[in-house]
Amino acid sequence: MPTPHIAAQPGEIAPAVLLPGDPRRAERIATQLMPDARLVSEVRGNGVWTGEVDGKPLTVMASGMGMPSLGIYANELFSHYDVRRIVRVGTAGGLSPAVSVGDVVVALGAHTDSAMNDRRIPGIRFSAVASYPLVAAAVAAAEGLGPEVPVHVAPVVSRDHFYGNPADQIRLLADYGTLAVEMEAAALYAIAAEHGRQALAVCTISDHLLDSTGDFSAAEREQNFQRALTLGLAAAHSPSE
Ligand SMILES: O=P(O)(O)O[C@H]1O[C@H](CO)[C@@H](O)[C@H]1O
Ligand SMILES: O=c1cc[nH]c(=O)[nH]1
Repeated sequence: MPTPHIAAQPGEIAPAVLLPGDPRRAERIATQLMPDARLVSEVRGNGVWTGEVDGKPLTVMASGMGMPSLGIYANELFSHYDVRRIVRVGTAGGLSPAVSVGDVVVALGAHTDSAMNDRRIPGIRFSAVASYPLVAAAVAAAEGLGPEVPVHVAPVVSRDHFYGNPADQIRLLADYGTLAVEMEAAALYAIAAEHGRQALAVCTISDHLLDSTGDFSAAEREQNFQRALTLGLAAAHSPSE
């Protein structure tokens, strides 16, 4: 049965889902990877494409921006469509001198200023961490890209606000080894854990909080995802459960 936000029938969503934030990036990814993909939902104009890559089923759709939007889709994908793993192919802002625009960050864990994970386990500050088999698959794929492609494996921070990053907080996060800020990974990791499923976020650094001179344009945010996609697809289709 369809959900309030996804019109696909049971069986029309693959066990592996690529979930960028941007619906146009989702369409580009789906078209590039699966020219014969079927559009199985477009509730609220959010396209959902299912097809195959090298004989393996795959669904591509967008999460929208922020944890509440991602939370709706991730919950429905895991609980109604029995999705086994979700890989976010996102963008993020660099917050540390250790990353540059264009680099890729495999988000090992996600700090957050959101209250969404606070009430999950009373008395516990939840640790939002990626699924290790997916991290390992992404790292193996990164090794195949060669040393000239900067890929980092590190924590990110998932924030509720795009604007108004407090400078002191950003500096401390960088001091603690956090590389980038985005808006979805912490909720994705927690929802996957809740359902006993797998999740990973692989983000392209689209702008830098310490130096904006090389920031991507809106079009580049939509289009510059190839290396993150290579890693994300390898994770989504990695053999281990
Ligand atoms: O480019 P996407 O994947 O949407 O990710 C980032 O971009 C959006 C903000 O511009 C937020 O969703 C943030 O997480
Ligand atoms: O959340 C985000 C995403 C990309 N770039 C940012 O600065 N913040």
